[in-house]
Amino acid sequence: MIYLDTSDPAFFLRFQALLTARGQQGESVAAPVRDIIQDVRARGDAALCELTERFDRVTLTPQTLRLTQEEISESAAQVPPETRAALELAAARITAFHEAQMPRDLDMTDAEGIRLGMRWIALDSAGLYVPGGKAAYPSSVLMNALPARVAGVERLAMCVPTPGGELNPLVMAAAQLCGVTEIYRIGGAQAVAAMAYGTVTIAPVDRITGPGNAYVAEAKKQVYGHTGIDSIAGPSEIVVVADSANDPALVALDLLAQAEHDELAQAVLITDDAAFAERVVATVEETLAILSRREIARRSWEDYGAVVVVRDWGEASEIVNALAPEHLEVMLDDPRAFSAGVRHAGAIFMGRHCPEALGDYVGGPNHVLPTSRTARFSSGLSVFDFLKRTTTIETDAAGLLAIGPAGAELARAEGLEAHGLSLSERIRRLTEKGSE
Ligand SMILES: NC(=O)c1ccc[n+]([C@@H]2O[C@H](COP(=O)([O-])OP(=O)(O)OC[C@H]3O[C@@H](n4cnc5c(N)ncnc54)[C@H](O)[C@@H]3O)[C@@H](O)[C@H]2O)c1
Ligand SMILES: N[C@H](CO)Cc1c[nH]c[nH+]1
Ligand SMILES: [Zn+2]
Repeated sequence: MIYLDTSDPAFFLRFQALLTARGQQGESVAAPVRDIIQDVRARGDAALCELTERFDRVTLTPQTLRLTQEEISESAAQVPPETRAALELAAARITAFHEAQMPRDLDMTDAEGIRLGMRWIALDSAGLYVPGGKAAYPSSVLMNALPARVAGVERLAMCVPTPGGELNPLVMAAAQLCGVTEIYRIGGAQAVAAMAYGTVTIAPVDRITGPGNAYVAEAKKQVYGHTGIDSIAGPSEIVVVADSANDPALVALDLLAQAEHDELAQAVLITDDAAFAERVVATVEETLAILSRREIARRSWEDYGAVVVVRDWGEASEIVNALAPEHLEVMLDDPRAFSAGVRHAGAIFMGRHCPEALGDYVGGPNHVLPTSRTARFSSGLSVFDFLKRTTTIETDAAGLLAIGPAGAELARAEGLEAHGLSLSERIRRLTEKGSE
């Protein structure tokens, strides 16, 4: 854990080190991920089976890569009623929030009588990555599949690793609830490669969405261009901005809730009170000892955790914007005033009673969010990731005569003769016809 104080003359340098520390994660996995993608492209299903044996300890054949409907149903049936009810509540809230996001088509006729439009069209297919290496993520099934369903995507293919061959019943129940039936028991970079390039068993998809560890995030980056992706949703992060009116134990839990995801996760506290910071750090240490995932959380906290003591909340918002965190909790009296100054964060949780974990499961907005400072230029998963736009222009002769000459002029200026003639020749014919 790194302790920073903005009044320290070396603050700027030490903060730069904090900003770049996690950037190196991607670099260290780039080469192995490239090899895995190449292998899947070259050898298809055979590579998938071998890589799954190596990384997930499951022996598969091309015939068993895809789960059967019986396997899905039998596993899902093991979910107890109270957990199913919680899943259904989460699904209803996520669906409602994403339905509210659906954009409207544009259809306008301008002053020249030219009709202009923009149509939103659902993707034909999407590949949903559901993480499953160190923990199972049924909530990520909902967060991926429900926006896709709301947007109207026809084909949903889902990949989820099943370490040791164990199916997670709640993951299966979530898939059933969302109507996802095409499920492959593969994970990591090999799953991303299979969904991007296709194999004999797995047809390629148009866009890959979903979160994952550093291998998954790097693989999505590498296949982008051939296939669409949502964003780089890698190892989890949180920044908690808290004053000393908070209970340090609750702040410590919120930090650890992200640290327990991955050794590469990052949890940062920003506060204006050094004594409060010390109490939070002490509570983090105590709480670590009793967590079941303490080894993962401890590594994350030791290697990437940070506490920043600021002189005022203006400094705090500058630091938040520089970190561009996946999640930001604002545990202050006036969280709205603080968050008005935040320009870069995947999701903001406002107030002392709004822990990030609420948004992981049942808040409604998506929990698949950009990490590693990519919130500077990208956003969390939404219906927009499953839609694309087509624009339309429709004009009659009068419209062409009104704006066409300016187009012909610009074409001439660009030296593109055929462009210019395509416009001017039509204009000439219409003008001649008009004067007859
Ligand atoms: N940003 C978000 O929106 C968001 C949401 C949920 C979860 N997450 C993150 O998802 C991640 C889940 O990670 P996970 O590991 O539990 O599951 P995962 O499914 O992302 O990764 C497991 C896969 O990683 C691959 N892998 C593991 N070690 C490897 C190695 N040495 N070489 C090559 N491939 C290897 C294997 O193929 C394995 O199947 C966590 O980092 C968590 O923080 C992020
Ligand atoms: N916090 C994760 C996003 O970084 C999402 C998640 C799923 N389950 C629990 N948490
Ligand atoms: Zn979480």
